[in-house]
Amino acid sequence: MAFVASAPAVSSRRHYNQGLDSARCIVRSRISFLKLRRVNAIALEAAVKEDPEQLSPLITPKRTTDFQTLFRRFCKVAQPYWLDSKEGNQAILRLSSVFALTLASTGTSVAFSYLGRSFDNALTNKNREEFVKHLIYYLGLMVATLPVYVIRGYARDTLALRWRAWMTKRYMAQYFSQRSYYNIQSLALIDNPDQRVVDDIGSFTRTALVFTMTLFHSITDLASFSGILYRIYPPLFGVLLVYSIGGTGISFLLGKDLMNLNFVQEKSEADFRFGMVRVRENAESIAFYGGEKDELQLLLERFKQAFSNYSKLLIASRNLRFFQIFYNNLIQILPAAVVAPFYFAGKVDFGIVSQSFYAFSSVLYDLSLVVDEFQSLSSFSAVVDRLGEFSDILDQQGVVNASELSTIKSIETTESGVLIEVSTLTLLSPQHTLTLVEGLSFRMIAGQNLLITGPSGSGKTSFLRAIAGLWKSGQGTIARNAAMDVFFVPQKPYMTLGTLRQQLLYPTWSTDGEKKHDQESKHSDADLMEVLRRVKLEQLLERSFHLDANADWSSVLSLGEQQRLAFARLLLSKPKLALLDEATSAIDEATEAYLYRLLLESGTCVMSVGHRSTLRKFHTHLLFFSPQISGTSISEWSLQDLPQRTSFE
Ligand SMILES: Nc1ncnc2c1ncn2[C@@H]1O[C@H](COP(=O)(O)OP(=O)(O)OP(=O)(O)O)[C@@H](O)[C@H]1O
Repeated sequence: MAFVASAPAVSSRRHYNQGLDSARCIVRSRISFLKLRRVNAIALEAAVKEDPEQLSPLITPKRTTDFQTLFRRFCKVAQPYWLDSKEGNQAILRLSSVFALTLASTGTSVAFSYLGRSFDNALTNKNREEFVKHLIYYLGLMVATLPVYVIRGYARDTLALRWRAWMTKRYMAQYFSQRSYYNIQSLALIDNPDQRVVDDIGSFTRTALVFTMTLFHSITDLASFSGILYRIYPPLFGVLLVYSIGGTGISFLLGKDLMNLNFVQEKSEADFRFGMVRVRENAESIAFYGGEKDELQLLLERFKQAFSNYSKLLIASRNLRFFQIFYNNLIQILPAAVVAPFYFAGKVDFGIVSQSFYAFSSVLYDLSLVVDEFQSLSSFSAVVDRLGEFSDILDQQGVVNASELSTIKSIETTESGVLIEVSTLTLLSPQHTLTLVEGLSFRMIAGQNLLITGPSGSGKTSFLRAIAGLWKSGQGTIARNAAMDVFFVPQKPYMTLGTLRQQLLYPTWSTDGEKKHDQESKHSDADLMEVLRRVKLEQLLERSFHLDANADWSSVLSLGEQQRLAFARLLLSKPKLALLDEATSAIDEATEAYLYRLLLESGTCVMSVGHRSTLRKFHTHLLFFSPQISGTSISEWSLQDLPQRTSFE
């Protein structure tokens, strides 16, 4: 069966004939894209109305997050480890032991308060015997309870580490599923996802546990010491409540800007770091351009953003600090001021004064957590916000696709011999601003090879993206053979971090490369060396590289060598269909012809994007995308047969 292109039913607009010896030239027809865009707009609007939060990050990334959203995000991020994970039960047991140790530390504090009272009384009564006895008790209790404090901290931090490991794995798995990493990048959904995984998760788990424990400690301290305070002098307890609630309220007022400032700080630090990483990755291009001054300026601008935001953060913290220091210093004299009249009246002894001070400051220390730790609380809420937003975006990947009425359908065909079948395909750019292909229909069967040409920017790579399932905006259907494996080779081959062996086996080395010493390994060392020889890269092994040599391959190899390495990958994986996007653009014509011959002889069919006319002889059909008509978003295409050749010479 020949390469078939079916003409859509609606009227044709413009005929594009290449004038080659084509069997036929099919012209695509026009359909109403205004209608299609309107359908998209209505779909998005409806989805936003139904659940504005679900889609909001796609439309306008907002920055001031209300408390309700923040709380929802906290629960969403924190909950799964404890309730849904396999190690959840064990984690809850560990958490219970940390709670138990915290209770023990509160008990220890109460014991210290009574010992301290007797100690002070012995001192003021000049009772040497009592003094020595209580000194020994004090030292004994200190040594005996030391492990409680140390082990509590250790148990809490190891639990935070386990939680972090679990969350990191989970977020990474989600990030790499449904190509979320690609959608997030190409649609610019959120900033710096890498920082959210690397830094934010660690800081979230650690801080969440520290705050939970401190809160618990505060409550138990409050319960234990308020009784003591109430017994000493009831108004002292009232003073304590008014003081701590008032202090918390004032610090909220003074520090309310801190949360937003912390959010922006996280983002600007991450942007600055990313800029530095890009310089490292593109060092050679920058050096060729001599772009040091521009790079420096750009990076300094990013640093300036981090710097100026941090300056604002320092000012906000300074203002808060005025209040915090005043507040904390007042704790030193407040209980004494309240109890002193009783002491002077001889109603209580000195030990009571010191115990009331100890109890008052213990409870206040915990209750004033919000005041003292407002800075850390606000950066914690920024972390919760960033992680929650990331989690929402990851969860939305499926929802957003499903909510688009005009999504290209990807289906599988089992029809024998059919590799790809494209039906009335209309392809839009992800933001729906461009119509790249309209009404394209054809089927490609085994033995056929398609060359896609056209001017720069006409949509050739985008069409391959649609075939690979990366871009889905538009209409129509792309059916791929269920039993067929497809291999995509971009113009700039991706060189993974790792050994030469891992380059050759990418993207399957994690399953194959690890088994290199195993009998089951699909590719022996001899196979790998042979394929290097076939793509004329045997000199790599001669240049003191061996298969397990590690190098920064994208800088060590020339672009042409990288493209040949990509062909070696192709030859090893032997797919039924290869999508080649200008995959030989940096290779001389003779080597290009040699590589195409190798590939076609291995039984792989190709769908290539390329500008060189020398490529025609390796293809049976030509799909031409013409330039967009200026002032419109309409593109043309034509499809024709190429002369059949019995040999490639
Ligand atoms: N992520 C994107 N979002 C919006 N538009 C995009 C995106 N990527 C590409 N485009 C636009 O889509 C159009 C087609 O791009 P494409 O890369 O498919 O062109 P091409 O024909 O392969 O060009 P070339 O021959 O230069 O590689 C271009 O106008 C491009 O600017």
